[in-house]
Amino acid sequence: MSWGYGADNGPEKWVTNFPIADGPRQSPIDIVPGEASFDGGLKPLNLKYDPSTCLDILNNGHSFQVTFADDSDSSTLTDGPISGIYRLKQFHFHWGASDDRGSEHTVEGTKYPAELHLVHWNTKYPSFGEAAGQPDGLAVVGVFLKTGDDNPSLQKILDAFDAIKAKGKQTSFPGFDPATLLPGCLDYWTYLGSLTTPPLLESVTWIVCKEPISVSCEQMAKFRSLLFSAEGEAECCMVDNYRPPQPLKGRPVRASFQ
Ligand SMILES: NS(=O)(=O)c1ccc(C(=O)NCc2cccc(O)c2)cc1
Ligand SMILES: [Zn+2]
Repeated sequence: MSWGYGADNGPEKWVTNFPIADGPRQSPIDIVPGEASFDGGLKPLNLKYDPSTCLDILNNGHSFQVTFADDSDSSTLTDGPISGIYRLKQFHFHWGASDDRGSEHTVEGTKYPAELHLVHWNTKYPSFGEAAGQPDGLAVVGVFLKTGDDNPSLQKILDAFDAIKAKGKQTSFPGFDPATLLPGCLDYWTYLGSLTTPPLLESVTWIVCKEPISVSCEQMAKFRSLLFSAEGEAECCMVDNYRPPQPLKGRPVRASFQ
């Protein structure tokens, strides 16, 4: 059985096939603002996204992801805590079965109902797959979702869900601008971590925004209408697809703001 989020194949079991699960720089973590150190040397995030690089939306059986053309520097992350140019590959979310949980990172134990991950790879390497194996290979921007007003940008994504309800379903999704998913304030915490799903590679510079974006309760319910299961299989709702916080193991967490 391959990895997932169930009792038999979930986060507590991943170490069996992926021993790095107990490694020194695993993600997510609980962020404790009072223990983060302000670093005046951290630059503002520079996110430049071209909606024409948006390709399709896919249910991969663990989450859904919106994938981008990454054969040029059209959609990039620069500055912030990183050096060089990182290209946007995809974004996806993690969420809970109810509004009291769902995010991967937590803030002083506070769980949000969902978390957005914008995944970028360092162009000093030839491809995402290569970069994913390097300590400075990836940079993921995390954004918390907090229940409140309806989010019109998110609604465009949710309106595509009927076409990707089951695992393996994919549909074209042109012209979406991921910048519309970013909060107004781009203050962030940053630390060195890993992919939060197998293969759990320790190649991610995490950049977690302090300010959440909004999502309505009805929109959260739509997230939970997706399925982990493929067509023809017993239906299993895609919920609680988050890894809990992992040991910090002495890592510094820096803040871009005071
Ligand atoms: N939740 S996360 O943002 O840490 C995350 C981002 C990307 C991936 C991912 O791309 N997994 C597939 C993969 C990993 C390494 C090399 C590959 O070629 C593919 C997994 C988790
Ligand atoms: Zn993720």
